[in-house]
Amino acid sequence: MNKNILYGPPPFYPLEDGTGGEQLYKCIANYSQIPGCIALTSAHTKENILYKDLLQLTCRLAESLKKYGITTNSTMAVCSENNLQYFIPVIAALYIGAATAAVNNKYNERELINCLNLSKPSIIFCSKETLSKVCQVKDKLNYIKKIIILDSKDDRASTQCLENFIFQNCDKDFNVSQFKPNVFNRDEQVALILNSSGSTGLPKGVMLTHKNLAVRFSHCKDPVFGNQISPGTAILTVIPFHHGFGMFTTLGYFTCGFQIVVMHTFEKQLFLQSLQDYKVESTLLVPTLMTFFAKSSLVDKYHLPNLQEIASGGAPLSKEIGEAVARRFKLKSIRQGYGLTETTSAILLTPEGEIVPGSTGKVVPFFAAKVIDTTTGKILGPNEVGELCFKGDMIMKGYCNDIKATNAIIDKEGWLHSGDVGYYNENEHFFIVDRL
Ligand SMILES: O=C(O)[C@H]1CSC(c2nc3ccc(N4CCCCCC4)cc3s2)=N1
Repeated sequence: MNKNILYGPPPFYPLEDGTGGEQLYKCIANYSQIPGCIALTSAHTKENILYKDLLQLTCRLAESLKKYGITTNSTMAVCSENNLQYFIPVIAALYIGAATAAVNNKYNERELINCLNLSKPSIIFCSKETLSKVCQVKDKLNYIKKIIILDSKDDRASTQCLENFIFQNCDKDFNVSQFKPNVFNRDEQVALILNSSGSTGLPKGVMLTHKNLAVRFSHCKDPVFGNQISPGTAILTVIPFHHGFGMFTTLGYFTCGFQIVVMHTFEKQLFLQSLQDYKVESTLLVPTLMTFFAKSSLVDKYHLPNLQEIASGGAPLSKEIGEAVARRFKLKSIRQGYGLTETTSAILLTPEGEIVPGSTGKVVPFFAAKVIDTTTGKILGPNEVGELCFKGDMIMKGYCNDIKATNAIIDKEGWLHSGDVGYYNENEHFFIVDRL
């Protein structure tokens, strides 16, 4: 055993059985029993969806999609800004075992076509905002059979809204207690397809499996690497759901029974007012927003006694900015995570109570990490700078229809070569210093 290969600690709870869909169904059904337990709140409209509603909506949509012909071999897509309905098709597809491509809602028509051609979805869930762009694209792509609008109360532009699709396809006497998620091989079944620019060129379709999802759920519930499970805890997020950081933190929050306060665009006053009004305990930011808060005196106008954690991810965070934001919010420190779309979610995370300024954290359970010399391939030791490589059960299944690109980033032994340069110190805390 090479001592310069670092292994994450054992998980706090053993990895749960079942598909990602089965695990989500169990959690949502459980929290739906708690009267008034809120799953999602829009920071913009103040509207809520309770776990009870989320259970009904996701099961009825899954039932409707099965009646419509969606199976474990199907692929769907969501192209929408963050909203209350975003995860209804994502979760329904996970119950069925159909793959969902999460498409950047800011893409223009050409980028949309490039990205959809990777996964070739038969149904696209859009929003009122993306409807016209998605309809234009539908006319050019023969594999798209149906568009469904997530956030409209009625049909528009000869496109059906979610409620009417469910009403039309779900049996009138359908009862949630009859519903059961499908069973399939979680190691192979693709759950989500996300876009990654990878190291070069056009975006690629990253295929992530139900097994990848199950490991992420384990990290979310881990008191050391995730959050304590207490239903009703309020989280505020403005991270795009179509990106790995937003997708897999939010799916994890559902398994913890959290109240997820959702923003689709960052507005500083609304963000701070929401932290205060919903007594938010943890919030996610990306480094660019951290920089804004480091400099903004606006924060001092708000009283935030419940805020225990600000978590940063999606890109490296400088030590100075992290410390400035922690001071501004009167927190001990900022929690950081590092991941790639190709690793589902964070594979380095700040362990609870083990904060090292400037470090992006330690290796998570179910993972191994090594730092290699990019010319010789030699495995390096502590405080030696090289390329970070990772191996573990959240590594993607591969890029859609691109074996060549897959083999270029994952070697024959299953190590993913991140393309990021960094080192770990004598206490196994990692530091990112550059991009190759
Ligand atoms: O940089 C990227 O491409 C994306 C791919 S997925 C990803 C991250 N996912 C996560 C998921 C969680 C976190 N946390 C940071 C702080 C510790 C508590 C858990 C949240 C940080 C990150 S960074 N970064």
